Amino acid sequence: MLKAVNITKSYSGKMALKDVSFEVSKGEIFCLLGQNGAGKTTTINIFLGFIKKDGGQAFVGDKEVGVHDTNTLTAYIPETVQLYGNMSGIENLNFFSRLAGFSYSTPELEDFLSKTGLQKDAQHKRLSSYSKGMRQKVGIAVALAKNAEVIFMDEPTSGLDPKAKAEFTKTCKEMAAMGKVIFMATHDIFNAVELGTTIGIMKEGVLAQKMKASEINANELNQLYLETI
Ligand SMILES: Nc1ncnc2c1ncn2[C@@H]1O[C@H](COP(=O)(O)OP(=O)(O)OP(=O)(O)O)[C@@H](O)[C@H]1O
Repeated sequence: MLKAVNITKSYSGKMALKDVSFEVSKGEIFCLLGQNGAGKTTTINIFLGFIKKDGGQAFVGDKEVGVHDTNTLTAYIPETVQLYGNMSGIENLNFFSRLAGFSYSTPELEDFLSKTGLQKDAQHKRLSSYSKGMRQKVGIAVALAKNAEVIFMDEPTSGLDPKAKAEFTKTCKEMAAMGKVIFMATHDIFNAVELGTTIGIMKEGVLAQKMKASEINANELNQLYLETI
């Protein structure tokens, strides 16, 4: 579903990605670890068509992604989800669904939000009263309402309390069970083991390690991470 083939990218002569290749299948959750500046966000930005790569290929499904391409198969959930504070969760979801060309009834919109674990009584409250985790749930609901097949996330668990993190993990696993691909950049080693199906470690633009999450525990991953970076 997601394929990187020898992707390279440099900024002002400095290499940010060097021959990055990987594949992610339907139902997989790929967690990409790496120090600040390792190239995680650059990888995501190339798949989203936000920036131009220097070489290699990025595929979403059968389609090769070029710069400024809008891909209806993908959704992006940034670290801080940007929504309208003076509108409710339902109104935000309705607005962004319509922007993407989808029109839903109120019960359908409520259903998307409920799937993410957002409580019924919160769904009609203003976004300005939402916590970070609740905003993230609306972002995930937008991805579901858009019918995105691949969901990219940047640092999705940063700043979430343990309960919100557990709810996020549950929602991601449910989305993967629906056949979605989740690709996330994260610093959260423990969450990567718990949530991921595949884990990658990036170092200075190189995908230095890639393993199945089932083959490693959190302590081993922590050790491997420290040895790799
Ligand atoms: N717009 C830009 N202009 C110049 N250099 C950039 C730009 N964006 C990223 N870089 C550089 O590219 C490299 C990779 O950055 P990237 O943001 O992809 O790392 P990251 O792994 O996502 O880091 P973090 O964990 O801090 O988000 C870094 O050296 C960074 O300084």
